Amino acid sequence: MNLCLRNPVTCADRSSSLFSALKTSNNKLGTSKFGSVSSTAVVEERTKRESGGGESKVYDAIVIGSGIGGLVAATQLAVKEAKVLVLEKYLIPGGSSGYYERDGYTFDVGSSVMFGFSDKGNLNLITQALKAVGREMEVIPDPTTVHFHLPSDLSVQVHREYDEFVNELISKFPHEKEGILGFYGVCWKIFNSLNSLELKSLEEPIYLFGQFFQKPLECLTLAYYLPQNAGDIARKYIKDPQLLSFIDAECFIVSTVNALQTPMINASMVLCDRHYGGINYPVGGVGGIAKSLADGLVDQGSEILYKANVKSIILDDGKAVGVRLADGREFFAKTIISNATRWDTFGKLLKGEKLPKEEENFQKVYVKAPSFLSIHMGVKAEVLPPDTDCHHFVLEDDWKNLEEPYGSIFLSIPTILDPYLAPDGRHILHIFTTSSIEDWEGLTPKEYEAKKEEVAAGIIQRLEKKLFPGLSSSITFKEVGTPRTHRRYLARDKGTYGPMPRGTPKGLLGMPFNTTAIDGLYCVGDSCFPGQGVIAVAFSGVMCAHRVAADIGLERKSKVLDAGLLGLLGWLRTLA
Ligand SMILES: NC(=O)c1ccc[n+]([C@@H]2O[C@H](COP(=O)([O-])OP(=O)(O)OC[C@H]3O[C@@H](n4cnc5c(N)ncnc54)[C@H](O)[C@@H]3O)[C@@H](O)[C@H]2O)c1
Ligand SMILES: CC(C)=CCC/C(C)=C/C=C/C(C)=C/C=C/C(C)=C/C=C/C=C(C)/C=C/C=C(C)/C=C/C=C(\C)CCC=C(C)C
Repeated sequence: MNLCLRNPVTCADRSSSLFSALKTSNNKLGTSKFGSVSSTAVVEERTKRESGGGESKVYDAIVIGSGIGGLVAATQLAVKEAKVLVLEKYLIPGGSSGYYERDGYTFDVGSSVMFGFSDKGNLNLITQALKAVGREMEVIPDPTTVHFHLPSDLSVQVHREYDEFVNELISKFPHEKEGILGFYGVCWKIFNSLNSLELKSLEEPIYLFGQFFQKPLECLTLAYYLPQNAGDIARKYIKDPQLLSFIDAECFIVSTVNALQTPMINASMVLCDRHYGGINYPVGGVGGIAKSLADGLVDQGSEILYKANVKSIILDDGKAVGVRLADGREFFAKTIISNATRWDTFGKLLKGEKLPKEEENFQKVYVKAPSFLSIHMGVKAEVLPPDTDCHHFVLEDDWKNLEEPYGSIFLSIPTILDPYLAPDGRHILHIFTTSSIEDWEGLTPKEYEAKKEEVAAGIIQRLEKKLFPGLSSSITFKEVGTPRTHRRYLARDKGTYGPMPRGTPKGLLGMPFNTTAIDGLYCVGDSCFPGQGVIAVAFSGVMCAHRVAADIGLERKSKVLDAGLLGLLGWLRTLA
């Protein structure tokens, strides 16, 4: 498919930088200072001591990890004039939103479906995060979010235009017209409420009460749906079991659990943003987002260090004051923000410390979501039929396999949108399926390699049968990653992609925000509210930066209201 015919703007001079800096930074967040913090002196003193008394930098915040969650928190703080240091274990930024290059192909590490990347509304958090540091990326609109290939030959394309999508769904389930409009109608009510708010920290009372005052109806709508799940709402409107299974698949692709376990707010966010702002793919690949944020961070006077593997968080009298790297270097700051998962943060970086009650509760309600087996392939272009969609979800015969390991297959072909990611005459296929680390442990290196080949061949054959005859013989490049690969390169315990409810959750009620039981330590990323997904972790970054900024005196804060709200939120979480 010729991209230039579909979208000539993306075919502009590709030799020039893909990412253009905006002339002026349009930062939505203020930069005024409202005071200072008492811990500054302690940290300055400690930093001087550690550096032998010489001149040394005192950071306002150290961010462990440069995933999108960490980078958004860092950049949002940097534009408020905070001095931030990001420490990344790997060679480039981005974590699971990073990229790698092989034989002329540019592969996205994680999935290529980007929400929150449009030019309208309040929920385009990726666009806003880039803009805050003076960056803008050219994007390619995706006409179809995903093409579902489901049991009983149910095929549904999620078109960018909402009406086109619901009409297609209604044509498959005409007897459920009212139910379809009813369920997706509630999603829109929630999405519109979300989209009307200025998004900042829900743990900061001055902001939160301000929003309740300005938008009472919208806030009450969100408060009402906060403890609810999509499957329960769907059942109020829909009776057809196959259609309910379709709603499960809709939720599964973004939460790796069925609709009954997917928070309604999260479901509404993704089921509507794909039609409101649409899914937009960044020219040059997903990796450009993290690169642009990292460049923007440095432009703001903050720093990022690569190959900086944080081994432990340093506590002083119970307060987080610094970090120690694997090579022995130490850095100190007023606040520490961990973009490692909560399991890694409390289980590894604070090893030896007693697990705080709040984290114990979190681990009771949430378990680690499975990791993925992922196959990055280059294929001969002619194997794809004309007008092939960019993203596919395949579940062949039995709905029961939806949540089973290797049961369903995700497939993205980003070269449908940006052909320059692959050599001429080639396409990229990124195939992934859920898989657990237990399946890949205890193998000799030879057994491990053989198993990778065998499992990958099985998945490729399934796609060959369902979608692309001749696929196996058209492969020009193939690299297989397992949960062990995700654990190794993303430093994620068991290679997990975030939390998954142990049972039926109370919507988002049990998800922890950014503050932790350790003074001065914050978490950001997919084990924080609202969970997995690039846009979700971007929101957690925005919330985290706002809360930290208030705590270090860069935003307004009220100690009394803080104590009240944090206590209330802690209590609400115990109800989940
Ligand atoms: N299309 C999509 O929706 C899509 C695509 C890709 C990724 N994602 C989402 O992104 C989410 C993850 O984002 P995130 O920001 O939470 O995390 P992340 O895993 O992407 O990034 C964490 C970063 O921290 C680094 N790190 C971890 N421990 C470290 C240590 N001790 N020292 C130094 N560095 C360390 C890792 O190397 C990594 O770069 C996932 O939930 C996934 O759903 C979504
Ligand atoms: C505080 C309290 C308590 C209360 C109050 C009330 C209120 C005000 C509330 C509010 C709230 C809010 C604001 C919220 C928010 C939320 C949000 C923003 C959310 C978001 C979310 C998102 C998400 C989840 C996303 C996700 C995504 C994902 C994961 C994606 C993925 C993708 C993929 C994987 C793709 C597929 C592929 C193929 C098919 C190939």
